[in-house]
Amino acid sequence: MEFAFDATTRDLMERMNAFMDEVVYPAEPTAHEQIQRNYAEDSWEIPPVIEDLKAEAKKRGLWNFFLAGHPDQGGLTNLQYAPLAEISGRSIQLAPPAINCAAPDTGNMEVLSMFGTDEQKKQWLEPLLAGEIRSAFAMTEPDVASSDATNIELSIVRDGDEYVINGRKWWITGAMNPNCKVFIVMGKTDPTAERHRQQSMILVPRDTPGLEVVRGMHVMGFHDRDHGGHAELRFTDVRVPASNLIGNEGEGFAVAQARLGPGRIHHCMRSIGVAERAVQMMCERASERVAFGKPIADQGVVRDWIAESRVKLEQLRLLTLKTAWLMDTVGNKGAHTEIQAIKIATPQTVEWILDKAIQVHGAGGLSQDFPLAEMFAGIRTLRFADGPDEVHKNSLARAELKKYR
Ligand SMILES: Cc1cc2nc3c(=O)[nH]c(=O)nc-3n(C[C@H](O)[C@H](O)[C@H](O)COP(=O)(O)OP(=O)(O)OC[C@H]3O[C@@H](n4cnc5c(N)ncnc54)[C@H](O)[C@@H]3O)c2cc1C
Repeated sequence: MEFAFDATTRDLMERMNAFMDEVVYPAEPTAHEQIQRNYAEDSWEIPPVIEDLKAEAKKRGLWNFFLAGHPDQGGLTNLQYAPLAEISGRSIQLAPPAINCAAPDTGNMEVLSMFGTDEQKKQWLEPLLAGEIRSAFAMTEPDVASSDATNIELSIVRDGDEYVINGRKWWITGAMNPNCKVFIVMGKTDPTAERHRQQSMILVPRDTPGLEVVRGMHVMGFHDRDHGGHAELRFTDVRVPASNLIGNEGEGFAVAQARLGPGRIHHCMRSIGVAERAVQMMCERASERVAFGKPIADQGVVRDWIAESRVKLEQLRLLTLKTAWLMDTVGNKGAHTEIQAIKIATPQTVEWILDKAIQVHGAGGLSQDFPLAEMFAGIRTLRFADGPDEVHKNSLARAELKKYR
């Protein structure tokens, strides 16, 4: 294992840290105000300050790091990207979109770059890479247990030069944002085929007749209005050209698998940044306030939380770096077990750290005056997003048992 950061990474880390200090952190109060206004006015527009941050990030050459294998577009290796994604996670609402490295667009851009036709790339990938539009990925359905993607029921039926789409989706991240211009939709083209060959993926532009954005879902009371929420969608006789299919009929499951490996580790990298911010806040708050005659930081139990947080964080970071290094050296398939391990470990560890940071803040930690409660809700969702913990544990245990049977 060789995790030492190379000169390119060290240079980018320095520039990224400068961008955070000079531009991103100072923009947080404005963003908070704009997001609160969105709640009050029931608007799903992305806070305008993010456009300013994007322009500045682009100018500084901090753009599209996630696109492994495409250095011409700014893409880095997974190991190079890991510390940069972590730094962006310290301001989780602002920095990832500022550098055009936010989910779900990153996964969608990977899909288009791997499986898209020249025409699809021109129409959708180019504006996504330029940060001009955003996109969403629609797989989960309200009516079936969607952790098992073979359950998906939305139908995609060929009719001449078109496909006709009918069905429902929910939890579609980013879809409330009016600038989310295209959906990658997974459905069934052949329900009679072998279980993993029934599904296909298709591009559906937002303005297609019959596509209805029904409502935004709430996450423990938060709407995630900073990044376009999570929408319920209804498709009623939605017609798109046959050329909108991604890959061939029956390849949807394979495309979904290819999409999820990098996406899962990117969440982990950013979540480590979330946890670092929480530790910083915990230490600062504990040092500022006095209870029962001494600073809260001098209470043994608080020191225990701070020490445990540091130990857990270092363990998490090392496993993330090992996974990134494996993805770069033996490929996403070869790193499958580690991707699952880090996907399982990260949310539960970061939840633990956030819980302690909230406790140190007293009741204020649960309130809108600090970002901790919203960060907690966001991290909690990662135990479902990209598949629930239990599914990953099952699969990891299966691989482990295989060694001894
Ligand atoms: C904030 C957020 C954003 C999301 N964004 C998107 C998005 O952009 N696009 C999208 O398509 N989806 C998205 N999702 C949906 C997410 O991918 C699904 O919630 C997830 O795949 C689980 O599917 P489900 O909710 O239907 O749970 P179900 O499949 O109904 O599972 C329920 C529970 O059953 C248990 N279970 C299931 N399988 C097993 C097993 N093999 N072993 C043991 N227990 C098991 C688990 O405890 C699981 O939590 C998002 C979810 C959230 C919360």
